[in-house]
Amino acid sequence: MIKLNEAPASGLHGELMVPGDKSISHRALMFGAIAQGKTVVERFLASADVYHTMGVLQNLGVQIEEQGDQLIIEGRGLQHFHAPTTALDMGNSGTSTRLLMGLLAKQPFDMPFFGDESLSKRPLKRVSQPLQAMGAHFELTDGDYLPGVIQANNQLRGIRYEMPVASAQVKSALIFAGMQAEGTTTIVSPLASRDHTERMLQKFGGRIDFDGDTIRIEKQPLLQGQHVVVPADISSAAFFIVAALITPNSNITLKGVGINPTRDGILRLLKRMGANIEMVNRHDDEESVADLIIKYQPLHGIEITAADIPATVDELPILALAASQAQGTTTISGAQELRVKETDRIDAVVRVLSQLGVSISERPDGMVIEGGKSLVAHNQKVALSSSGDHRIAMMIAVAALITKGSVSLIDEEAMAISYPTFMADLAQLMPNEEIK
Ligand SMILES: O=C(O)C1=C[C@@H](OP(=O)(O)O)[C@@H](O)[C@H](O)C1
Ligand SMILES: C=C(OP(=O)(O)O)C(=O)O
Repeated sequence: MIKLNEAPASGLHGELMVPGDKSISHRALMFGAIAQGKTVVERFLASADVYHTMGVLQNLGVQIEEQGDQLIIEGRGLQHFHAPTTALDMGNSGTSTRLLMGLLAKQPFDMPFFGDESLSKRPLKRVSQPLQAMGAHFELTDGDYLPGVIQANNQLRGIRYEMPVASAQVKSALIFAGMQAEGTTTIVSPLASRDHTERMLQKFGGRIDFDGDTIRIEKQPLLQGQHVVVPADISSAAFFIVAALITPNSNITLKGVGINPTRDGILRLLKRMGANIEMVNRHDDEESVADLIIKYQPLHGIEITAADIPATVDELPILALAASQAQGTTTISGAQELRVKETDRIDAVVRVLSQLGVSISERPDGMVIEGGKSLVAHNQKVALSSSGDHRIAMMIAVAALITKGSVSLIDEEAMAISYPTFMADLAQLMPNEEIK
């Protein structure tokens, strides 16, 4: 347990480059493993989730070396994995699990796989069902959950699949399988979701047609190893963006943040709430990056609907905190996917913000937040739990910057899933304050 604050913070200042993007780090490892030759991944995210993808690939015989903030991967093509020596450990990571189910859908040996308690409650049928239609075989607990087995299989065929949910994990699993399948795989999504897999496949020399919500892919020739520079993770940056917007006197610069248009929903929504976020030093490569300058600014409530969700899905907990400080009401709907993340994030956000005195109510597919009231620790003192969810843990740490009374976080270790150095980076932006 850590004590987060004594008194409200007096402002965030200075520059920070948050760690590398988690989604892109996972994908760089996977493409590096199946390409021919060496792949170097610069500024990869050294966090628990990414180490699980790395551990699984090493268990399958891929050589991966860590040198400072770089990973060096010796790729050997898709046909050269070895049967694993132990069951594949996916830890807490939905991205590792679902993407690897597609990547490993055509191997000549069985691969048992498992995850932690939270991951074992997250649905996998959304991936196994279309992959089975392509010819893959899985054994899953109750047909939907870990632990399970990715079974030996020697053929995949392309299908046309209309995804019921706009999930980048499902889409990416089908792209990885489509790369190895006979014929064309067509994937149609109800809304566009993050397209890092598509962009990285092209960088590694593959061919894919993608146009918003429809993707077409054929069997791919051998990919070639690449040098990948991972942008700073906008999902991690979001905690500092909101921290600066709600803490009076703040003025910060976040360097080199990934601003891929399928990920930058948080910026668009905060601008709709009245935020002034300046973007400078923009560079466009296969992924676009820019520096973001954020200053404290009063916000107002908005309506967030289904079309807004995919580009900001992981940022909704911290956005709910911003909404609690905005004038007026914010309504979030069409966000039922939050219920099947590391925790039920609708339930977790409503629980935590209610404990801090926010008028917030739960809906089946979102929440309604009445903004404009100060956060107050009940009886001057409150100990909050993230229920083991990294994004909820970081939201609590940001809330504590403006809470009257003392806030403790029971399970701060959850932050290591995506951002092990979060508390140290927050302290760096508050040189005059004491943060544990
Ligand atoms: O593809 C990815 O890297 C991710 C996709 C999203 O999940 P869904 O595909 O379930 O929406 C997101 O919540 C997750 O943190 C990372
Ligand atoms: C949902 C998340 O990740 P994953 O699905 O990979 O566990 C997240 O990082 O917020």
